[in-house]
Amino acid sequence: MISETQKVHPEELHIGGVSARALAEKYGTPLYVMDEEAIRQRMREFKYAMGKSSLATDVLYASKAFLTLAMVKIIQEEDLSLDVVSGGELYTALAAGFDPSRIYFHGNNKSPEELEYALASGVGTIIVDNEDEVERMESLWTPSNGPQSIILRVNPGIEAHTHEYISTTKNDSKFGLSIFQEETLLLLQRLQEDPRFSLQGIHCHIGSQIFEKSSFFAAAEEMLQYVAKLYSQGVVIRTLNLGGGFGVRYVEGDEPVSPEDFLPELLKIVENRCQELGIPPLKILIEPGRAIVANAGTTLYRVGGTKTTFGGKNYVFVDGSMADHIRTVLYGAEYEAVLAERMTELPEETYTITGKACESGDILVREARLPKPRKGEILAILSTGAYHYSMASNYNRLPKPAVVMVREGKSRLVVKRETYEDLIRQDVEEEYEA
Ligand SMILES: Cc1ncc(COP(=O)(O)O)c(C=O)c1O
Ligand SMILES: N[C@@H](CCCC[NH3+])C(=O)O
Repeated sequence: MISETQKVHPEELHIGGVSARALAEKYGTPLYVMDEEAIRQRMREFKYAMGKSSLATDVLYASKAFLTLAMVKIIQEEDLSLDVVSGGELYTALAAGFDPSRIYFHGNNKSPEELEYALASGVGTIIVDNEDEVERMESLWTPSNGPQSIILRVNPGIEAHTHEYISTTKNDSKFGLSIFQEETLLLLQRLQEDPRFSLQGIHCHIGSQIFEKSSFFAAAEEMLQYVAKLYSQGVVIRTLNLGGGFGVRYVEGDEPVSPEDFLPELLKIVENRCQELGIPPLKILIEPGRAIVANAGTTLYRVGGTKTTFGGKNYVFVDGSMADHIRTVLYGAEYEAVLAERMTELPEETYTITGKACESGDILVREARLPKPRKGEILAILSTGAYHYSMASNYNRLPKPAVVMVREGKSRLVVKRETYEDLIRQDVEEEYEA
């Protein structure tokens, strides 16, 4: 989103009306900057697009993309539900006062402690992954929990085009149970008959950063046919959760689907197919994560210097690393970078942006076209709002950056920068004990 301030000062990067330079000076670098208005805008787009259908719908924000206490408050204010995948995400949501009945608890190997925590907290829906998990829940359930709403995660065997590590419904995926296995039907029948549970429906998530509408349509079609089959076997499905995975634009050439156009089309297909297959209208859930926050985020770094190798490769060194920006190393992801105070200067060279981590593979941006970076100036990597802060590590004992939100020309700190003391806070010096 290009703000008005950006239009007035095109040479200087502004985020939410605040200059990158002012943010770097106030909070230091590396710094994750989240544009609150952009996050809210995306949430509204998704809700509006889903609300156009005559089917009942809900949008669940996938916390794994980016979650802090401040973010939870935004989700609550924008009236979205929440998908959590661990005790830690659940704790964060509850600590911020999120309504537990609107939480969906995911995960392929929830521990007994996590399940107990979810049951005791009144989590609205548990998305069950497998039979072991059902057994764990059976043993933990107490009458005071009441019938626990559940959804079973299934795998419709769709091979969506994305990176192998973020594709989730190939036939050998670790997530969910295949709709092509008899055991899945038997488990659903068992869950439906068990008074401790209230079986709501089934879930699938075909992967992340997906651009083709056809992959989502194919998944919906498989799932609807499966719902029809389940009905014929006496299993009543009321809710169909189609997951997240909506791609975003990181670099030129990325062409994501727009929720406003795509979701009503998807829902119309679902509605028509329900009629054709003789299925009562379903409640449809989606779980966008990346599509809500990716483009709202920018990471600010300071340039330490440049180096041209004997082999002729140009590096620019920044004060962050793969520890705060892992997606390039992990998935070969691509990003755009700019020199925050020289936005309008023409690029001179191609640079590899690298950081401080003691790894040759410590690459943040493989090929960035930039004017020659100067020591001490601010370099910004764009569209880092999803899976950056949430996947950050302390490799090389690097403290994690602070996170700030910006809105209407103002900024607020939402996560403090880690200190060296934070790095040793959990270390203990115990003697060996027998
Ligand atoms: C079950 C589930 N739902 C939702 C998401 C969110 O995906 P995305 O951030 O691509 O929308 C994921 C992550 O891939 C997921 O595993
Ligand atoms: N962490 C991944 C996406 C999440 C996959 C979770 N199922 C990414 O950065 O793209």
